[in-house]
Amino acid sequence: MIQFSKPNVEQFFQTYRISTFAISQDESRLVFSSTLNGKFNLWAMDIGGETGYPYPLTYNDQMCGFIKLDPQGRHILTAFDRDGDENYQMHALRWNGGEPQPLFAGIPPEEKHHFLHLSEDGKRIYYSTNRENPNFLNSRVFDLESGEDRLLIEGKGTVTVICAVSQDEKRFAFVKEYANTHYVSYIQLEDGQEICLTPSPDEVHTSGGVQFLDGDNVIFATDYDSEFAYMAHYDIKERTFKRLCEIDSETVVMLKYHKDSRTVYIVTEKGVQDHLYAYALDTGELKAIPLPVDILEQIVVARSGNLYMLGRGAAKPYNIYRFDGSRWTMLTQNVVTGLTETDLIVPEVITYRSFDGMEIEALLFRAKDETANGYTVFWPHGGPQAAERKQFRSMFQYIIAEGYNIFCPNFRGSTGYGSSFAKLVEQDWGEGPRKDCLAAMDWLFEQGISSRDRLFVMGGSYGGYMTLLLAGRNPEYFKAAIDICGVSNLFTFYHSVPEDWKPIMGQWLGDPERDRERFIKDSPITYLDKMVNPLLIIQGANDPRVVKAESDQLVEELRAKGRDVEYIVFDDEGHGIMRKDNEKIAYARMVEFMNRCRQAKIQVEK
Ligand SMILES: CC(=O)N[C@@H](C)C(=O)N[C@@H](C)C(=O)O
Repeated sequence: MIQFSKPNVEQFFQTYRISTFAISQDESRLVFSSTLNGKFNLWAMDIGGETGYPYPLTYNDQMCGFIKLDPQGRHILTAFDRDGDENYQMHALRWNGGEPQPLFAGIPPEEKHHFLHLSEDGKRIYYSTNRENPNFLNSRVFDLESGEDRLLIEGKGTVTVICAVSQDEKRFAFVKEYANTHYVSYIQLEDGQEICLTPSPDEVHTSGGVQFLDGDNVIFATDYDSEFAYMAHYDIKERTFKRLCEIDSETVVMLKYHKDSRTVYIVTEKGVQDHLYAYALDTGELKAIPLPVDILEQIVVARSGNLYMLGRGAAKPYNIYRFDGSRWTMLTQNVVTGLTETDLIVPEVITYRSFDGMEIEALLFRAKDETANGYTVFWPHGGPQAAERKQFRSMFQYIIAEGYNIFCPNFRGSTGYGSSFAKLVEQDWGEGPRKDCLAAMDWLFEQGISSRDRLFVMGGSYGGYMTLLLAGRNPEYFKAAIDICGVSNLFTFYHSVPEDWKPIMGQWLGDPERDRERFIKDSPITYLDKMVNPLLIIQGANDPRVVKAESDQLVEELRAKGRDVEYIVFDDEGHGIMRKDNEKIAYARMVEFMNRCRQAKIQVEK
């Protein structure tokens, strides 16, 4: 019997990301955006048989914002940004790929387009843009045949965008966004009249994901008068609102309507996992559909009724699947080369009590006995109104294979635990969530899983912010920290976010004048004197959300004080590390950094 050596770390990087996909009307062709050749490109697969072989459609190495296939198979509509700047701009591609052609001539690099809808005949594309309205956005329709580009809805007062279009294209649903936890959907009628879909636009709630059943009836997801979003129905003729389907302690995050069978596919989120249901509109029957993955990223319902899904699991990389009503077929074969699912680590879902008695859910990935080195990486997630869920991350599997446990708390402010819980981080970025992190660390110590000498903190974006804040305020809890594009200064962050985030900043973060004292207290840069642990900081040069200046200013100040700070900037990345060659560099540096810190004697005053 041949004995094979232990998995090589390279193996963990042989999986690829898939960000979005589309399926042709006859379901013979799948087009998806993936890092199959190391950088994001569009790929196609002919799936008329059971499976196909992926072939490239683009070679521009850029991430795309959406993919729509012309119903007559003439072209592909998509949008590309530039090296992570998130200014996605509309392009068309020949059916068989090649050089992408911009849909609009002579537009500046800072203009961005967000796909909203393609008409049934494929002739008109609806999109929102920052053109002429950087803060609140405008929704427009572009006629692909005549080249006419028409303004439909002008954003006023806050970001306002179309979210659904009726089949005859005479009525639009649009959403006004005030916060991540407060957005309200309306219908605009032929005469310009606007109707709110929920009983009162003045109550703080969310309503979105509108789907037209016909010209007079819509369904949508809302948490109006509820902790968890449910499916509601609005009858435009009768002007009546009705709760249609609620699932206990689960939040409806996606709805897809299949007209012929009058079925609504409902995706819900519950803590660290998603669920899928089929709801029969005529009988009200709700059937759970077992899933091959933990997390659903996208679903598409084909005319035939087949369901296509992009998903991933704790130990399953991104894959696209087809469901024919009875079984799932994995169309892409994205696996970790040479390993099976049992070689990978799935997390335990645990709960702990925080400082005020609040129950917090968390994921604990335990390194295998044969590789465990006794150290734990504490990972506060980004967002902050998001959650760490059972989502495959090659970075996690690599770090665990190197012997580290990983602990991920879904601190107050995380999504998936009700709307009140998600609101707890609003205008409190640094106190409640940080104390939840400290309570989690104490729990890890009490359980004997970790100790102050055997703990690292690492996070990206808000998670990077929390990492830096903990490094500044509670350095005695851990050995060293790794920050990936984290916010270091709430004042500069407030002013440097994308223009269309500015309308929600007050509710989300607060106001730098009104909340000056809190901004100072909650900014990591306030605590330079106490920030004595070794730090590794990683930043994308084109990050539009947490700009490079957030990392630059901190690195400069700490280096002036002679502190141990490693700094890596990727010139071709934005908010996060997407390219495989950069991932390999970054993750190898993280592990080297932690291994170095494990050897070093680090004295932090207790
Ligand atoms: C406005 C908003 O909630 N944006 C988030 C999606 C986001 O990008 N947050 C950053 C700070 C992050 O933590 O990733």
